[in-house]
Formats: sequence, structure tokens, C-alpha cells
Amino acid sequence: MAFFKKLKDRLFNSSSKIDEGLEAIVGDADPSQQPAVDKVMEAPAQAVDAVPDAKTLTEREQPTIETDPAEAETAARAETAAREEEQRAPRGAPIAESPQTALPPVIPASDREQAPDPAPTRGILGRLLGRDETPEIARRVLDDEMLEQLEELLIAADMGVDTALRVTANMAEGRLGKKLSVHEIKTLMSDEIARIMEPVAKPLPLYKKTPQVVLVVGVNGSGKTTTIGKLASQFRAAGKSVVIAAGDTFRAAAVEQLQVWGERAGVPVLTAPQGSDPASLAYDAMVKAEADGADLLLIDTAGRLQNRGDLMEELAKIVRVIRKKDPDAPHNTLLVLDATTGQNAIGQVKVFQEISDVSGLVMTKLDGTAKGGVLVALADKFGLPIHAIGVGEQIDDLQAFDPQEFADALTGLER
Ligand SMILES: Nc1nc2c(ncn2[C@@H]2O[C@H](COP(=O)(O)OP(=O)(O)OP(=O)(O)O)[C@@H](O)[C@H]2O)c(=O)[nH]1
Repeated sequence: MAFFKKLKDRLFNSSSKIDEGLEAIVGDADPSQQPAVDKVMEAPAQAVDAVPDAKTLTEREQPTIETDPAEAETAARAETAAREEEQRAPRGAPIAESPQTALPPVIPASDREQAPDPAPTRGILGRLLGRDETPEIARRVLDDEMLEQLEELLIAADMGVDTALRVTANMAEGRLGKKLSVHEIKTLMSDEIARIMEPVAKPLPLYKKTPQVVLVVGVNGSGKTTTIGKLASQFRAAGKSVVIAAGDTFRAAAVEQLQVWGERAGVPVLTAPQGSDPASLAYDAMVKAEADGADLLLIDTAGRLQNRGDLMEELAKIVRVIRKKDPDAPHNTLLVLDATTGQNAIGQVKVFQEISDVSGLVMTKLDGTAKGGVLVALADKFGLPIHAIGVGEQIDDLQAFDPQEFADALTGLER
């Protein structure tokens, strides 16, 4: 549960976008559908009018208190003076200036206008039982117009037109004309999204034959280095021995960054002089991994998509060379995608599928983006396994992909 909370908090930007959108859509009901509000019996009312006012209390209490008449007169005078003083005083906060602002401060300002007046909604039974028929749950009839609005909401969360259409069409099946609350819509939406994602939620497979070679590809800045560091750390924690090869030999900064991650994870990082052949480094890394009896070899690669032909050739050469040591290598080609690029991630999968043999995905930066829906589009379009998701910059911010948890977090659903 704590884990879900964490993911939900991390995906706040995506979920809050859908959350707010759904509230607006349901609140946007055609007046002809009224009454679109169901009243639900709730826990005993907040005793707004059950709290006796101070004056009543004082009057009730007076007879029980024996006092000297002179003392009582002095006290009465003091009380009157105090009351007059109170009425004159400007009362620090504007709280009591209007009945609206006199609501208890625990109700957030945004909710104050909508806070139902308890008096009119109280039924006879409610009064007798001291209960209120609150809160009111808004509902809206699921029709074509609402479906279109839901579609637009999902497209705005970067789910893409095709996937948004599929999700809403399945949500509508057998439910057109039914009145739905925000929570019911979220549940339907979340279940539908989870259903699409279920088949692709697969952790990185581990093979008996070692070293298992994992080639990590993706455009610059997508989070390859960080993901390699996080993966190395997790495998180390699981008792596996890991070697990293800093295959982006053109960028000194990339190599240095990988060395830092290697230190954090306690894993050796093989480097080569700037500008040297990454294929030759990959070969050396294979030799070292075999000699060390390593379980895993993680190879970082360059991500300069601007020159697709060169990158394709570079990756092909790395593969050719490591196959001299193991004809089945690389055993996995992980494509790292940055969630903040939204629909661009679709194009990146297409390109990397052309230039390498992508076997699975890691999506990074799902924290702090409102574009998390792109992962649903990727699952729907390509069906490639999603091995993990990145939800932060720290070493333990790489999580296994859980479709239902992700779908709940994306839609802001509290179960
Ligand atoms: N918020 C967040 N930031 C991340 C995540 N993964 C990576 N980053 C950040 O994204 C930036 C780029 O990450 P890198 O790992 O350097 O990306 P790269 O693909 O190796 O990029 P190059 O080194 O340029 O090839 C860094 O500032 C990371 O800290 C994540 O899951 N969440």
C-alpha cells in the first residue's frame, strides 16, 4: 500500500490531470439530465448546529453555580463590557465577516463554495438519527458527448488517439445511458488501461548462461546512464555480479557519469579513451566479464539519433563483435525512453526497432510529468515488454512495472 502511495505521488502530474479533467467532465452534465446528484447516507453529521452557542451554555450553567450576589453583579458587568468590546473589535481574520468565510478552516478554500449547506439536505429520518444525507455524489449519464470528452482527456494525457479510442470504446460497452460517478469512471478507465498493459508487464528475464549481455540503447538524455546505474545496483543487491561498459565513448561526461553510478552501485565500469571504437570496448568488456565470471554485462551506447546511419552502423558493429565471444549476445536490447517526451517516444521505438533488435523497454521520468499516458500507447501499439519504470533520480527509483498499480496511479484512483 505504501508502495502504491509512493507511485501515485510520483505520478501526481499525470493523475491530477486526469483527476481534474474527470471532475470537470462529470460536473459538466447537461441540465436536462438533472437530477444528476445522488444523495448518500453518511456518518453522523458534523454537529454544526448541535454545538450549543456560548450564550445558551452560560445561561444553562448559571443556576448550577452558587455565587455571592455582589460578585455576580460585578461579573455580569464585566461580561457585558467584554461583549461590547468584542463587537467593537475588528476581529483579526476576515473569518467572521461573512457567513461563507465562517466555515471551519479545515475545509480547504477551494471546497468552501461547494460545501453543502447541511440544513436543506437533511431528511426527517436524518434529523431524527442526527444524520446528514451528505456528501452528494455527482453522476453523469454516459453518452456520446461524454465519451468524446473522455477521449480528449486521455489524448491530453498523451495516450494517443488510437489507444484513447480503444479505452473509451471498451469503457462504454454495455454502459451507454448509465449514470456514472467520477470514482466509477476512474475504476472503469483504470481497469481498461491495466487490461491493455497486463501482457507487457515483464521483468528483465535472467538466463542461466553467463555473462548475460544487455545492450542499453536510447536517445541522449533519455536516462540510459541512470537506468544502468539503478539496474546494476538492484542486481548487485540480488547477489549478482555485474560489469558495466561505458560505450558512449564520444562523450567524456557520459563516461564520467557512468563511473559515478558504478561507484554507487559497487560495480566495475570499463572505459576507453574518448573517441575510441565502442565495439572494441564492448569486446574487452566481454573478455573481462567472462574472466570475472560476471552474471551480467550492461553496455551503454551512444544516442545520437541525428545521424541515424552512423548510429545504426555503430550498434551493428558492437553486436558483430560481441557475437565473436557469444553468438547469442546481446541477450537483451533495452530501449530507454523518457516519459516527458510524450508521443515522441512512439517515434523513438520505431527508429530503434529499425536500427537494433529492441527486446524490451524502460520508461524513465514518469515522476513529474503529465505525459505518463504514453506508456499505455506504447503497450497498445508495440506490445514490447516493459521491464521497469524510472520514478526519480535516486538509485532505488527504478521500479518493476505493475500494470494495475500504474493504471490506478495514472487515473488517480484510490481503491
Ligand atoms: N526525474 C527523473 N529524472 C531522471 C530519471 N532517470 C534519469 N533522470 C535524469 O535525466 C537526466 C539524463 O539522464 P542520463 O542517465 O544521463 O541520460 P542518458 O540517456 O545517459 O544521456 P546521455 O548521458 O546524454 O547519453 C539526468 O539528469 C538524470 O538524473 C527518472 O526516472 N526520473
